Amino acid sequence: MPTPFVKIVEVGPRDGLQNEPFPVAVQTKVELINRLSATGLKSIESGSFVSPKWIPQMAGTSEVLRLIDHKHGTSYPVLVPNMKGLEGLEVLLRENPRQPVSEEIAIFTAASETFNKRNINCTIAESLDRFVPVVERAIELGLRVRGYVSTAVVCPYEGYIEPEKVRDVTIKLLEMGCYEVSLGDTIGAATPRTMERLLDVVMAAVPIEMLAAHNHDTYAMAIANVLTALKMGIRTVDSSVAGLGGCPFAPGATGNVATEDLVYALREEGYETGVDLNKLSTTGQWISSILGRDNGSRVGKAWLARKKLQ
Ligand SMILES: CC(C)(COP(=O)([O-])OP(=O)([O-])OC[C@H]1O[C@@H](n2cnc3c(N)ncnc32)[C@H](O)[C@@H]1OP(=O)([O-])[O-])[C@@H](O)C(=O)NCCC(=O)NCCSC(=O)C[C@@](C)(O)CC(=O)[O-]
Repeated sequence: MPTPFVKIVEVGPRDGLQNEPFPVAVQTKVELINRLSATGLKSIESGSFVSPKWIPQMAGTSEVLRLIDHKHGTSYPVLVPNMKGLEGLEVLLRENPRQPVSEEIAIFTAASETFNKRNINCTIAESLDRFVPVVERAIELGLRVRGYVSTAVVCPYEGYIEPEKVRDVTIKLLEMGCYEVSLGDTIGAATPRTMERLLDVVMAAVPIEMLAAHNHDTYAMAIANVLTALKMGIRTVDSSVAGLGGCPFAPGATGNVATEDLVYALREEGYETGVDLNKLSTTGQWISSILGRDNGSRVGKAWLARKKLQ
């Protein structure tokens, strides 16, 4: 039987860096993205066209997209919350139509009204209305559109979220034209049981190939949750190098499952990812030291320590 392939969507340069307390230089972001693409990762979320007043860390996304080495076969998605964000990306696309910029955008909403209001300052219904012209225009421009549903299991303000709410928002995003929806356990409070319940309900209405898992690791449950999702048929998983990140509107939440932890778990469990764990661990250690923070990947640290002995 062929080894099952899992696509990893690396979100470190976006989800990871959006929560750093100090500005991260454009050159550092560019180097991070280039290093990540050299590990074999094929989808690297590279920034956001959101309001710099709301998320100052993502200012400079245009510059980042201009400066990175666009590797053939690798996509560099960016978050876009509204038409103004898409117009920011369009400026770049027009600048030099022959130069690659980004092939994909991601729109994002939530299954919890309170979180959505804090995150993008509107109701869920308003956000979905707002996305319709964004998706239409993006598709006209030849961009693929991914959707996110945050607080898919627990909301920091409202508590446990019924999976039916997540299912309904997911269906709307797919009907609008998203090719895939990533289900965000924004505060990393899911467990294999709640993850399974979520997927049972959503998968009953949506083809599994159109879903991705986006698990934060706040309660150290992310690997267990991802493995549960994989057993249920999910084949696209989001992760963040060195476990960077969190969400500015989800107090206390830590970053996504670390990409190093994910790659190690997947290879030991018999999945193929195409990612070089040596290069990845070195990159995770490098960005952690640049940011002056502890490396959030236990696998990354263990892997580098083991390499020193060899
Ligand atoms: C959505 C808005 C813009 C609404 O913000 P708003 O204040 O309601 O928007 P507005 O239309 O009233 O505009 C206010 C100002 O923002 C400007 N503006 C308006 N739009 C843009 C734009 N696109 N780019 C740049 N500027 C923009 C606009 O021009 C205006 O400027 P002013 O006149 O005051 O100078 C705001 O709430 C926002 O930017 N939020 C950012 C949210 C965010 O990035 N959150 C983190 C990412 S989501 C996440 O991490 C979860 C995820 C995806 O990882 C999954 C998971 O883990 O669950």
